[in-house]
Amino acid sequence: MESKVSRRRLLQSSSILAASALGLDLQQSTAGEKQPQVSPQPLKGNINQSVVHWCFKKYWDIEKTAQIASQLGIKSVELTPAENWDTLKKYGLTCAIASSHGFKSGFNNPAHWDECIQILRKRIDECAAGGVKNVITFTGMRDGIDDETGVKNCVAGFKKIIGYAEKNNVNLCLEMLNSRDASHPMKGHPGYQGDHTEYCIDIIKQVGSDRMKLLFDIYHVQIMDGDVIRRIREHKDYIGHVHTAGNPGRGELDQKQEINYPAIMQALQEIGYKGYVGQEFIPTRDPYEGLQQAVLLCDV
Ligand SMILES: O=C(O)C(=O)CO
Repeated sequence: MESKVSRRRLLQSSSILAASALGLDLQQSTAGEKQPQVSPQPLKGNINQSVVHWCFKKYWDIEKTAQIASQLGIKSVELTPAENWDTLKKYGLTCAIASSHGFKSGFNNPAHWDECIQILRKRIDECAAGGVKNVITFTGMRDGIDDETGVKNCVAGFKKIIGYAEKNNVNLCLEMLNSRDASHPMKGHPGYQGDHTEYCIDIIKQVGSDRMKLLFDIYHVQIMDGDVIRRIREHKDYIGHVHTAGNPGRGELDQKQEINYPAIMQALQEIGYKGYVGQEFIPTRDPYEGLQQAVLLCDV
């Protein structure tokens, strides 16, 4: 993979990996993973980075995640409940995007509207009070609903709540997910209706509000649609949040996967994207090393 990340920074990250392999300058944490004792170099910070807590939860509680995030120059820990936001503030961090209803039951099915709207209203209130700008939302599973009806239902359903989001200056970010990878419950979501970028963009355009945005998950987009940089440029006005992971496998952003992250981060910068990029990969090795590697790679 061709990388625009500077040689020095790659060497820096690979020397940490090498040190880890040799057991040098690394501290064993209570969770068993290793962490460098030296603070990493400050980031350029052109890309606002965030870490998605569910991926690291099995290694680190919220306090530890916040501590590590601030050490790595990450500005947010996301998809974590409002009761954790004070902990984030202690470390000078925000929550880039709040969680809400799950991806299985969403706005494509009117039977789920009441429940989704109730959760979203609560989250919007919490976001407004806590200074959080985005809340996640989903189409839901097909469950026999054809794609055309799915769009109509989503548009009608989102229109019931978007006014409340507008009043509170909170974005609803609709996530596109891949339906191809059936190997693991969090690597892909077979049956998810919003499984193409333009399908979600169509819904967003029809809702017709500046507060209705796309959660552009690079990993999911790569699997279903590809042509990532062109899509980022095409849909620049609708991107509210971004996620990462290596493909295939939803692992680290390393040389074993196919997505050219530095070029994509450059494209985000070029379109003037000011939101956050959430690191959302499932660690397959030392979580700290993987996260640091991802952060350095995306710091263009
Ligand atoms: O990205 C995913 O796979 C999710 O389900 C939610 O962020």
